[in-house]
Amino acid sequence: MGTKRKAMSSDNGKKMQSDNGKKMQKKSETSKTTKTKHKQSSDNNGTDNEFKLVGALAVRAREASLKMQTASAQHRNAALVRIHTALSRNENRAAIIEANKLDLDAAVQNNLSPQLIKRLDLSSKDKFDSMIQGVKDIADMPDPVGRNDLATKLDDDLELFRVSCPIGVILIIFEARPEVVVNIAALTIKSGNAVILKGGKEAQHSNAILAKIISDAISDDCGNVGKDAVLLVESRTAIDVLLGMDKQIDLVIPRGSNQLVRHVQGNTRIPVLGHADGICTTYLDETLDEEKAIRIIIDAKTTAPSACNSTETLLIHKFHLETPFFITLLTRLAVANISLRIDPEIISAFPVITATIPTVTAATPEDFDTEFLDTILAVRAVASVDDAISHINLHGSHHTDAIVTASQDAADTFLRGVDSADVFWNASTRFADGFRFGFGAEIGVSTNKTHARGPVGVEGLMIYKYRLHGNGHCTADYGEGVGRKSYKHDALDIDSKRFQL
Ligand SMILES: NC(=O)C1=CN([C@@H]2O[C@H](COP(=O)(O)OP(=O)(O)OC[C@H]3O[C@@H](n4cnc5c(N)ncnc54)[C@H](OP(=O)(O)O)[C@@H]3O)[C@@H](O)[C@H]2O)C=CC1
Ligand SMILES: N[C@@H](CCC(=O)OP(=O)(O)O)C(=O)O
Repeated sequence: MGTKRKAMSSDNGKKMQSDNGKKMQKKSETSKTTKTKHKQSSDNNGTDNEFKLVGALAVRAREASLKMQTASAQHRNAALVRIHTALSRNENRAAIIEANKLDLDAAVQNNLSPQLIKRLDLSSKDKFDSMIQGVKDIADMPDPVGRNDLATKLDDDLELFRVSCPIGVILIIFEARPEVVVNIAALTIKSGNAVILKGGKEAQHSNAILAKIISDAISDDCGNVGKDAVLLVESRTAIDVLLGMDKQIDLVIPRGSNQLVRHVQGNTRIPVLGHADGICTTYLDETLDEEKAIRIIIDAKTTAPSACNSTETLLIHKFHLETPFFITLLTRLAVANISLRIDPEIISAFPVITATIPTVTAATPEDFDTEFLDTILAVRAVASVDDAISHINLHGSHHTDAIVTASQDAADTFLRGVDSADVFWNASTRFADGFRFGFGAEIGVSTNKTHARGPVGVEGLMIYKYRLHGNGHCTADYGEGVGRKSYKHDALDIDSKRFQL
């Protein structure tokens, strides 16, 4: 790409010199992996310096997150409004588009695919406007912090509450999609978390300017929301260091390929919320509305072929193979520029397919385990909804899968049986998205089973704490075993907003 990549944006780098940061960094514990890597490169002053700077940056994020624990909703929303205003300013918009152009030019020079260039491109007014509108929408949402969802009277004057709170410092690694910087910054500020961002290298100029504008927009009138609430790193070396900082970072969210998620899981003691690949399937059941089915599969394959929620495999009930609908379906998909890779058994049983659509090729077994990230669709027939479920649970990636059927029973069986974060009935897999779910934006689509699954909005960035309010109560007063005094354990009315600031 020509431009030398740095560990973090220069603006962030300047602030790394804080003495406090250095002191705390000494105390921070690093994992074996990081120590080994550090030792290997100890003869390299540049790398050593990068290690120190990244370590100090994590400490700053921790300090910012501790302050944010007590930031009021008013101050968190004020920060979002200021960010929205800053991103809307003409001069900032121009600077972002200029930086984005550098990334786009490099992408063209490096022969990136049209899909990846589209992902990188911020120049469309609609895309830019919806990116900044998302910040305002999130500011307008109800406050997720301090919500009370359990209230029990253990005894007179002894009351227990479960209250939502931020997780702390979150490290998020994601693909070369610059608007994600803004989406994630908005969601993490709203939820009272500090975040360290690492976007794809192809978007480095766009990411750097967006992160700088966001951080600069946060000012003194944002109370306990500090500028270090949103920090950026730019290299994989920085990620290696941060994965060792389990004292400073509470959660890592790798959003990208399966290899990325596995790499992170294998190299850190920090809890990982994996947002991995999407080998998504759409299953066309025996009874269905044919036109709906065709529209859904074309939408699921062509609206954003490289997106994780795009359909990769089409399963079709074998009943359809001998009907005119099958050829109509395949023809419409081919006309929509979808390359069809069909199970060789179907091709040899129905030579009319290749006679009608010469571009069809025979699928290999691997095609049914592949995320094409392109306008390619693997097609296979199944004998029943149960067979479809078995295929998906074996070959899918537990992201998003859909059934198209007119049968409520078949839909219920599918929606219960498929072990994925999102299971849809008569709808495109592309609906798997935080914005479309009404979360304002998304961190990504979690393929983890704990603690958050599917599109992650602010709710997925919260944990809870138990608050116990007593009046000099001691456990000894209640005794142990036979004869102990029993607790009341009476449910109290839940006032969900009781602890909000
Ligand atoms: N579930 C979800 O929410 C989403 C999933 N995806 C999935 O992401 C994939 C496409 O994105 P793509 O950019 O190709 O994904 P990659 O996994 O190649 O890259 C994503 C990010 O991870 C970084 N990365 C990759 N490997 C490592 C490593 N070993 N150490 C440190 N950092 C690493 C990249 O850094 P670098 O820039 O240095 O390469 C980049 O920042 C698809 O599989 C898609 O389904 C995409 C969006 C959302
Ligand atoms: N969830 C969003 C974005 C999907 C996504 O992240 O796609 P990509 O970066 O192309 O893998 C959507 O449905 O548009």
